[in-house]
This record gives sequence, structure tokens and C-alpha cells, in this order.
Amino acid sequence: MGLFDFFKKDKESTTQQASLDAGLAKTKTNFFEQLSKAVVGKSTVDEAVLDDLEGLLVHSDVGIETTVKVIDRIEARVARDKYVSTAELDRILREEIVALLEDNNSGSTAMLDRAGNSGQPFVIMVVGVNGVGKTTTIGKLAHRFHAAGKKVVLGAADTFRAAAVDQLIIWGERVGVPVVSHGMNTDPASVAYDAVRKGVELGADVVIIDTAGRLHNKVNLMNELSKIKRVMQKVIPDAPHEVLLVLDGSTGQNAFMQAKEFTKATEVTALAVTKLDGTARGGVVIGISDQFSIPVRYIGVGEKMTDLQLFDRHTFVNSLFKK
Ligand SMILES: Nc1nc2c(ncn2[C@@H]2O[C@H](COP(=O)(O)OP(=O)(O)OP(=O)(O)O)[C@@H](O)[C@H]2O)c(=O)[nH]1
Repeated sequence: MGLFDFFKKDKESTTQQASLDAGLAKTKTNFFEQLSKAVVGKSTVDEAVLDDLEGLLVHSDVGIETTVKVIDRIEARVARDKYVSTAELDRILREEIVALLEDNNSGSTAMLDRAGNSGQPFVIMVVGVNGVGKTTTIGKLAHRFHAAGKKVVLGAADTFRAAAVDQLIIWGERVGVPVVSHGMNTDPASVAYDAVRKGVELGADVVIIDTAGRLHNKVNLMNELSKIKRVMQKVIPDAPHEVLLVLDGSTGQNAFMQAKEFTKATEVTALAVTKLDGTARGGVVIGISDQFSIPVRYIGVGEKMTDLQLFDRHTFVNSLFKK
């Protein structure tokens, strides 16, 4: 890495950090206001403080099971160290959350590092219900790959809604990458097949396929996703290399429910959690990454093309606890 690249990278990470800090601002304000209320007038972490902390974590959408794990860890620490001051609670909580994410999120390799390494396009099938930010996330991903010098092809296989196809085409133009589309109400599997073929023809590094996510008809969803996979495999036998489920972080327990349903319908290999900037309950990322043994790879912290970040547990928790 040359000196220029080093500074460029350094500047990039500073910008990323700033947008993460801004994106998590609502969650932070909410969490720390509540946390300081919980410990006001108390010098040690006792049962009452732990009870308040439990309520606070649940309220931040960390989820019951994960909250119980965090509280158990802190309780064990309090029992071991005998005296834990409330002033230390921040640090302890932060350490325990990082440790929890470490247990559950190991082995997540950034897609960008893997894309284009095998000589064939790296195929990403993107799933998720309408409105969660699926198309936007695909646009942002395309931008990320494109900006990193990767050749990208998009496939508009969400043919159920005209707007989804149009929106993807607009993203393609904005980013400067080709979009394979057959229009609305066409066979999604045929779009996916053509997109993967186009990717091979063009020597693309990445092919990203948008799909329709109609959860209310699980059998149809399952069949449609299986069919899309089967036809892709006629072109590239081990495709898709990633099935990315997009979840709206501002919908709290709904996001958990969707993750449960989609993981039943297809084999999901990675998660993207969007709209964290619009919620005070960003704890959902901690819960989701703990509950499903699927790595959270990306988080959305705004509407701009550059507002999609690689999820890194340390950076995330540091930002959350930064005052
Ligand atoms: N604030 C914010 N808005 C986001 C983020 N990601 C997506 N959005 C917005 O969420 C809205 C829905 O996003 P879409 O990409 O249209 O959602 P979709 O899941 O593709 O839904 P359909 O296109 O309706 O299938 C859009 O207005 C996006 O700009 C994010 O990380 N932060």
C-alpha cells in the first residue's frame, strides 16, 4: 500500500466512522439516558440495577434471549468480583456485548474480499420482504463493489412489482453497472439465469440478483427461491455463493420474525440490517446477530449510496458506547 492509498484508506475509515456514529445517534441517546436513570444515586451494581438494565436492553430491541445472556454474564461478573461500581457498568456491558458477538459472529468474511476470486462471478441472491430497503441495499452494494474496481451485473428478478424493476434500473444507471431485466410479471428465474449468463459473458466479478419477498405465501416463496437457485446453477453450479437477507432494523421484533421465516424458506448465509439511523432501538443488530448463527455482514445507516457499512462488532460496539 502506497502512502497515498494509506491516507485515502484512513480518510475513508474516518468518514465511515462518522457516518456510523451519526447513524447510531438515536440509539445511543436513548440507551444512555435510560442507563444513567437506572444507576442514579447508586454506587454498586445490585439486583435493582440489573433489573433496570434488563428492561433497557429489551426496550432497545436486543431481544429477550440475548438480553438474558448479557444479564447472566454481568451477574456472574458481579458475583465473582463482589463489588462492581455503577461507574464501571458501561465498560463491563460493552465488554460483555463484544464477547457475545464474538461467540456468535466469527468467520464472517467480507463479500468484497471473496468476490471475483474464483475466476467466475460471485453470485449474491438478495432476499427480504418489500419495503425493508432491499433494492436500496443492492444499489449501495453495487456502488461498493464498483468503487472497489469490481465488475458488477444486477438482475431485476423482483418482477412482482413494476416499481422494484424500475428502481433497480435507476440504481444501475446511477452506479454505472448493467441491469438485466425482462420487465414486470416475467419469470424471475429466467431473469436470474440471464443475469448470471451476462455476468459470465462480461467477465463480471459480482452478480447481484434482486428477488420478490412475499412472506404471506411461504410455499410459493420457497418454490420461487428454489427455482431461481436451480436455474442459476445451470450456469454456475455452486451459485448462489451468498444468500443475503435484508432486514429493516427499525421494525424490531418484526425483523426477528422475518429472519425466522426466511431461514425456514431458504438457506440464508448473511444478513444486512438497514435503517439503523432511523431508530432508537439499534440493539436489534446485537440480538439478531446472537439469535441466528448467520453473520450480519452489512448495516444501513442512511439513504445515501455510501451509507452501507461492513458490520464489524468492535467498531459497532465502540460507536454505540462512544460518548
Ligand atoms: N434512513 C434510511 N433509509 C433507508 C435505508 N435503506 C433503505 N432506506 C429507504 O427505505 C425505503 C425503502 O427502500 P427500498 O429499497 O425501496 O425497499 P425494498 O425492500 O427494495 O422494497 P421494494 O422496492 O418496495 O421491494 C427507501 O425510501 C429507502 O431510501 C437506510 O439504511 N436508512
